[in-house]
Amino acid sequence: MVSPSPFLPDRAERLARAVSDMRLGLAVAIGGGDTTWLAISAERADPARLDAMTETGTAHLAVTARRAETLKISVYDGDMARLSLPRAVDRAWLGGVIDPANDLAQPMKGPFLALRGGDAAPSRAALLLLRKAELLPAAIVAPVESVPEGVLRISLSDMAAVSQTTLAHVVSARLPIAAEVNSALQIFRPDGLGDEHYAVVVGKPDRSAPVLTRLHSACFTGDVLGSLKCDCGPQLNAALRQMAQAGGGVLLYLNQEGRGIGLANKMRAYSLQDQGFDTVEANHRLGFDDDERNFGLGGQILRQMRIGRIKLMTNNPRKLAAFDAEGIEVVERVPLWVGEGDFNRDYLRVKHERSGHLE
Ligand SMILES: Nc1nc2c(ncn2[C@@H]2O[C@H](COP(=O)(O)OP(=O)(O)OP(=O)(O)O)[C@@H](O)[C@H]2O)c(=O)[nH]1
Ligand SMILES: [Zn+2]
Repeated sequence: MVSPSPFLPDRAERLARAVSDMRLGLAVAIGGGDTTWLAISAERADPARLDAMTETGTAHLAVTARRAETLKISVYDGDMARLSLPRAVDRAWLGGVIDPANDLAQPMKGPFLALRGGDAAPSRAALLLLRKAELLPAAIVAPVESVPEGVLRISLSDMAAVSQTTLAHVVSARLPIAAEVNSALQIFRPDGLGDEHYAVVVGKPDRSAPVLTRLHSACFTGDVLGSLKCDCGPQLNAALRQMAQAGGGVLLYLNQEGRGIGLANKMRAYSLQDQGFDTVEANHRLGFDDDERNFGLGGQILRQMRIGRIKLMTNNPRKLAAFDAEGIEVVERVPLWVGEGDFNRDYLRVKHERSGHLE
């Protein structure tokens, strides 16, 4: 018997490749049902690839239900909608459908013909790949007789690996920081899809008692630039300071910028906020949910650090539930309200009123 080559990618590796191919604007072949489908990012598709996808007349555009609702398109597939695409689709038209930047200036985008029936699973898979690639969730999808040479093939069953990433500790080193000179930074790396995430160990937390912990999500604008539009920078600094004062703590820094939609999409959301939409509405118009983060990663990191009981600094009830689901006991919630100002007052109000953040 010939054993499979050790050089062939496994399911998690195929999935990570599929996401990076989609991010580049390359097509990915998705099989598993009766038919094989080609999928490509609508945002990244270059004119030649777009023409090749649409020339048979069988291509469709898959968008999320959030985007479809904004466009007033019938949703027959639950969390997504498929729109039939004309041959030689006009790129300006396509841009208007997938990107809400001009929704107010050009509210009429249709008419659209939404597809009913048939196999929606490959389109749903394509949208998930695009979310993970931090592109707009809009895919051009078409059935194919044969897969073009050089195009990566995945199967629908590979998609299960999206939620099966495990993180492994890579390195730990001392890192004196302003809040506490006796601190260290640890790096955790995924075995497949996803980014590296960090743990900042402030001081010497007493592991026999619940460890003061903060689960922070990357915010380039707030953490690095001192943006006044959110409260991330002040929360980050306050958490580190409070840990230092308490004698120790752990700040988990998850690289899930923009509540998991990536910095480019977050800036698209900011530009919609400049048009008057709030932070939640902006995400929805782009086709995303309110919050696309995976907080389970925080629990995974703590388990590896052998920390099982924590005092969690947060106002977000979803974080409490996520640690619970990972088997980490949250003994106490420590509220963290800092940094309110003129530019983020509405943002903080929306977090409280629409996203369920606690006092
Ligand atoms: N999509 C989007 N993300 C934003 C926006 N403003 C801040 N973020 C991101 O939101 C994340 C911070 O989340 P928040 O909702 O402020 O707070 P939280 O982490 O859920 O809750 P706390 O633990 O109570 O702070 C960071 O990843 C920011 O980059 C926005 O307007 N749109
Ligand atoms: Zn922020």
